[in-house]
Amino acid sequence: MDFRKLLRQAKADAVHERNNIPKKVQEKQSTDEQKESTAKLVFAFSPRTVLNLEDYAVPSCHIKSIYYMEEWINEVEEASILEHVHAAPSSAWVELKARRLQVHGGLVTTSFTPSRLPQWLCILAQSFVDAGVFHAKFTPNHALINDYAPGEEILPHEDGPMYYPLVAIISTGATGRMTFRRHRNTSPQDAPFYLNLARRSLLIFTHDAYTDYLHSIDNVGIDNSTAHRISLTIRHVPTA
Ligand SMILES: O=C(O)CCC(=O)C(=O)O
Ligand SMILES: [Fe+2]
Repeated sequence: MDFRKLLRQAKADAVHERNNIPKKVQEKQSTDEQKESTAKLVFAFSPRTVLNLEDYAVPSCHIKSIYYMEEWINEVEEASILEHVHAAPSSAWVELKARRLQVHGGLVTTSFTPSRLPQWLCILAQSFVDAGVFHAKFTPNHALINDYAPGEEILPHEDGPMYYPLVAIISTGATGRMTFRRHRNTSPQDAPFYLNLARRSLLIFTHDAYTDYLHSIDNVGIDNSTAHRISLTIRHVPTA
């Protein structure tokens, strides 16, 4: 296996992935119409209390800045998230080659013009501050919702320097597999790290995992289920 070639390809795919989204997303900001579509729904979500992230470091993982929690949300909360995701009009979705996407909080390219998150995503954002995952100064102000049908994926990419380097991902609907592959300071021993993200789980990654690794999602529907995986990627984008 030509590892260098694989890495080069992964990097090219990552750039491709990043560059392709904004063009399609430009006309798809959370408009008032889209916000109204969820405003009338009740969001069933209980407040969170402070957690100790180190308790959730993945034991088998050599990357020290990845944390994973099963059942971060309960079944009622999962159903309520899915109800809000599906209440968005079809115009809120950007159709990509192997998934579809909603962008909330504003378009992130080489610049960022923030727009207010819908109320239910503000509640989720605040829950990460209450849990002590994000400092209040870096309250999440941005959310991507990815919808993967069975067999769909996100190619290896890094989230890049526009975001504060801390990512919270809530998984709903179905399991997917995340892979972390080192792409900076690579050594031959750097095997990819695979992590199945169960529905209702929370994944947090930061530090090295954010800066030195590409991440990707595949294996949605590998169990022959027809369910979609809907993930919420919640982050903070610094403003000026
Ligand atoms: O679906 C996921 O869990 C990952 C999404 C992701 O990497 C991203 O939105 O940047
Ligand atoms: Fe990502």
